[in-house]
Amino acid sequence: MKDRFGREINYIRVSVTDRCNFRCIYCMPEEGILPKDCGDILRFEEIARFLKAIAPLGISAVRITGGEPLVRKGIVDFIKMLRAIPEIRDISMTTNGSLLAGIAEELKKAGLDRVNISLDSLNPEKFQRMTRVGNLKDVLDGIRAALENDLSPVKINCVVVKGFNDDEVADFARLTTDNPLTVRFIELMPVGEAARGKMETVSQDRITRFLGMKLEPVKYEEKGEGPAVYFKIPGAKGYVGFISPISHHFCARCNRVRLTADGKLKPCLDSEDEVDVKMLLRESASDEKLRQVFIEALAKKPAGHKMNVVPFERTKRNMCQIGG
Ligand SMILES: Nc1nc2c(ncn2[C@@H]2O[C@H](COP(=O)(O)OP(=O)(O)OP(=O)(O)O)[C@@H](O)[C@H]2O)c(=O)[nH]1
Ligand SMILES: C[S@@+](CC[C@H](N)C(=O)[O-])C[C@H]1O[C@@H](n2cnc3c(N)ncnc32)[C@H](O)[C@@H]1O
Ligand code: SF4
Ligand code: SF4
Repeated sequence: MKDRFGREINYIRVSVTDRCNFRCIYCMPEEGILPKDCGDILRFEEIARFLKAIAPLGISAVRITGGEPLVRKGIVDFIKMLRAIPEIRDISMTTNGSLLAGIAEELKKAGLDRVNISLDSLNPEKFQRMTRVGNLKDVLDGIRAALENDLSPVKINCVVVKGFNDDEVADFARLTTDNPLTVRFIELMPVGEAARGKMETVSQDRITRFLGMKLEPVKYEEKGEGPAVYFKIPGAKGYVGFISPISHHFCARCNRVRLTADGKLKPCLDSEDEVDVKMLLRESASDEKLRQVFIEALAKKPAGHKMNVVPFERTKRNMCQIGG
């Protein structure tokens, strides 16, 4: 369905937990966040019920995110519940990949179509510095398992942070030469930790200069619902993409809303506006009521973010509580 700016909304990003086994410097405070009590988090049955109710409004793509979605027990059965909703054609997940190797096959069998895996450094020490606790090998094993189990296209999300990993972008891009991977460089957004830590964004133009290689603009032939733009190193097997919310404002093409783990419908990543659907679900609201509330929430969707205007702390939530 269309929002008040005429944008077709067909994609929902569902955060299934605010917990995570990593502490990425731009996403989580070192001490972690105080996780919500179990009772405050939507049960998988509740999320599935909500999605089933709103899918007929035109929601056909669901992305499972977090926190880290693979730390939540029962995720395989949740994917089966989503697969049973006929209107939903694309089920994807954004994950740090560290637990993927052990579960990729089950996820695929349950009906997960594809994964995007976050990876900010190819150097083990630097990787650990950026995630504070992560082990690079686990993520590389996860990427391999995703490819072996055809959770494709497998996309690598690399958030470029000035002074941390901007020297590695060419190494990342070269991964696409011989591997059927899509590597995407993401501009850091001043949200939560990233704003508090005063970390600096590296713009798409600057990343392109650092890459120092020929990139051909291409039509992306793989599945994708997001704002990335895509290129190819001539002759490469994979793609190089950019997600540039700061330098290439893409909100006019926005197609999504978010559901947080604690049951709030969030019409925009960069807004405090939230609509409580947990209460409705627990009061046994009808499907019609859920659809009505979804439509009301959509009416609050802004034209776009204001990160360029107010470049400091954005929302009360950290990114791990929004889902990216
Ligand atoms: N500003 C803004 N950034 C977003 C939005 N959605 C995703 N992003 C950014 O894009 C990054 C990658 O998102 P993913 O979770 O991989 O999902 P996607 O790019 O929508 O997925 P595809 O369907 O594979 O294209 C996130 O980590 C965010 O940094 C959005 O609505 N607004
Ligand atoms: C919040 S994480 C949740 C899913 C999973 N834990 C992961 O890391 O893929 C989703 C995405 O948000 C990105 N992200 C987190 N904070 C960000 C920020 N301030 N700016 C841009 N992207 C950010 C992460 O790099 C990751 O790709
Ligand atoms: S980006 Fe993902 S893996 Fe890193 S701390 Fe945030 S939720 Fe965890
Ligand atoms: S910042 Fe808000 S309006 Fe812009 S693309 Fe993201 S969710 Fe859409």
